[in-house]
Amino acid sequence: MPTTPVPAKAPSSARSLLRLWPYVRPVRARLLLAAVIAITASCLSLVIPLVLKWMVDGPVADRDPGGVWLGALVLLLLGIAEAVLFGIRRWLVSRPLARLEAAMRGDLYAHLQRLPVAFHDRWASGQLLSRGTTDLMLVRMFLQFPLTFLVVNGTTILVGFIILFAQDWLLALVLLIPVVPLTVLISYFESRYALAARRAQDQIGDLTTLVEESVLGIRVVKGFGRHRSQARAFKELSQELRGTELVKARLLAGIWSAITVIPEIAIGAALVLGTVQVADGDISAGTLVAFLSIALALRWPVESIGFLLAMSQEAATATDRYFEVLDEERERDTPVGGGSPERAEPTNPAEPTNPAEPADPADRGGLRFEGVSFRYPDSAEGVPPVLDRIDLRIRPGETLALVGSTGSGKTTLTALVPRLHEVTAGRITLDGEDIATMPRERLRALVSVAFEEPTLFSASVGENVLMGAADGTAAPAAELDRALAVAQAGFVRSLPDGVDTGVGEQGLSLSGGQRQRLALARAVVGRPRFLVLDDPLSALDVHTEALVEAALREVLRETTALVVAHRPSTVLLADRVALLSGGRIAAVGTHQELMRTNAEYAWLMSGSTGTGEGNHPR
Ligand SMILES: Nc1ncnc2c1ncn2[C@@H]1O[C@H](COP(=O)(O)OP(=O)(O)OP(=O)(O)O)[C@@H](O)[C@H]1O
Repeated sequence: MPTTPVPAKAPSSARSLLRLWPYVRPVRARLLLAAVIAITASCLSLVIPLVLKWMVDGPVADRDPGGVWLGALVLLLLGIAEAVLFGIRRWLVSRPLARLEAAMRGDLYAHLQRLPVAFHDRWASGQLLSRGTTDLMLVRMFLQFPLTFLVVNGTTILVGFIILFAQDWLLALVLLIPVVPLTVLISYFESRYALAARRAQDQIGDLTTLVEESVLGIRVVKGFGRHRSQARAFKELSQELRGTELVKARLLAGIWSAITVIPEIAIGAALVLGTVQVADGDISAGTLVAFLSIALALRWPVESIGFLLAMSQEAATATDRYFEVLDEERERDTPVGGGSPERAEPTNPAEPTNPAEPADPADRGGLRFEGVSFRYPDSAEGVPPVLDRIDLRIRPGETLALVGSTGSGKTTLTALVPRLHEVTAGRITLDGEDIATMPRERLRALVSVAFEEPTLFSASVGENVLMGAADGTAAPAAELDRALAVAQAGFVRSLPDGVDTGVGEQGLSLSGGQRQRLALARAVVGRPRFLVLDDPLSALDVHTEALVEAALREVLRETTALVVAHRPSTVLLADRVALLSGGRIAAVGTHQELMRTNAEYAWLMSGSTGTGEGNHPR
């Protein structure tokens, strides 16, 4: 089950929540005003007991009905004012906080687009989805409710106690005693709840990943009759999540009971003590009524602290999870030193920039790999690099086929050209310019790629293909037609809405060969100077393959291309062939030359049965 690295130690909740400040800043005035309004409304509720005191000691004791009606009217007005103020508070914060949530989600999405492929290899998509949905909702809810009410309730409790002390300091002291055990219990609760909240949110991410995989892989699930095992995996994860939610509920129930029971006991003790004081004539009956009313009015602010803290804790965890992604380093445009990480900078200005640099500038054209090595960032220590000191040159206008056994690193090599991964050592140049020093946008405008696994988006056929064209391409319709013709993708004309037909999620409504042809059309639509094709014809029948090859031959004439090939028919598109073996370029030549001189190549091209990996003659 894919999981995501969790930091060894969680930062404090307050520090986590403070990271929200840049987003809260623009709405701080509204939040502050809303808090002031809520505090006013909450304090109004504390005035009610004082009106009651006035009524008991005044009009009620004097049997004055007019005074009682007046008191009742004041109480009604206070109630209405409190309700209206709380309504205004909600109106003030709802809209800006929805905007804040949208802004955070927008930043997360933009950042995800700019994170390197290596990041996406490591992180499960469900973890990212849950961070962009559930976690951000928790953050918005925190800003909308607990943040304000922790301040409001804290202030209400403070003001309430000031009034209580003003009424009778001894009774007030009795009510203050529970603060000590409650503080200890709350701090214990907070630390335990933080761990459970983090676990639950990570488990939601894992569950999302599983659901996503099951839905996307529904054909495999059904084809192999894996419903039960998938359902079992789902059930196990659901049960884990349920267990964690129960732990949270138990913790919350515990703190809720303590926060409710302990102050109730104190109020009971104050009631007994107060009654004795009234009997002794130390305080008036009105004072005792007011005192107990205030104490009861403070019950909700005190009791609510438990779940306000729980919600804050969840928001702190959600904030941590959000920033864990945002803190990941984006793809760098130009690595430190202006080149690939291990390339030594010349110390002597008289020395050439690169000792391997050809003297004749004409020789610098095309696509060159110079001493390129690559190792996946997460590969184990001691494992040899996937690519080891690759030197290769594809001349301008030339097509080079890359052949090698399964797992030899062909896809990896092609991924280095558009900088989906950064070389570990060495450099790659396009017409003499190091790609590491090129702005990515320019690089990706120069280089077009079609991968072995064609990925399409939930958009129309036309939109999917034109993704490969530069923004503002003149006559996009004509370019689209040309690209579809090259890729032999005439089938789109017979789709219900032609090029405007939606292809569904990941293009799964199309056949594998149809998707591959659209991916190929996308690669050629922008008339790229450099074309990288990773076995682009693997899913086509021999007749369509022959047609695509014929059209592709025309395209390849105008571009410099690197084509991964598994079959002789694809190899024949190329001017020369390079054999990748053991992470190195073992041989370069024409197909015929290599067939004659290289046993491994001849074996790979012969289509002899074998598993491929490591099963070829050396
Ligand atoms: N993201 C990754 N992280 C770690 N290792 C990887 C990753 N992708 C590929 N590899 C490893 O790199 C090696 C080369 O893989 P690559 O996909 O480049 O081979 P290939 O020659 O294209 O294979 P095929 O012909 O089957 O497509 C393999 O051993 C593979 O397990």
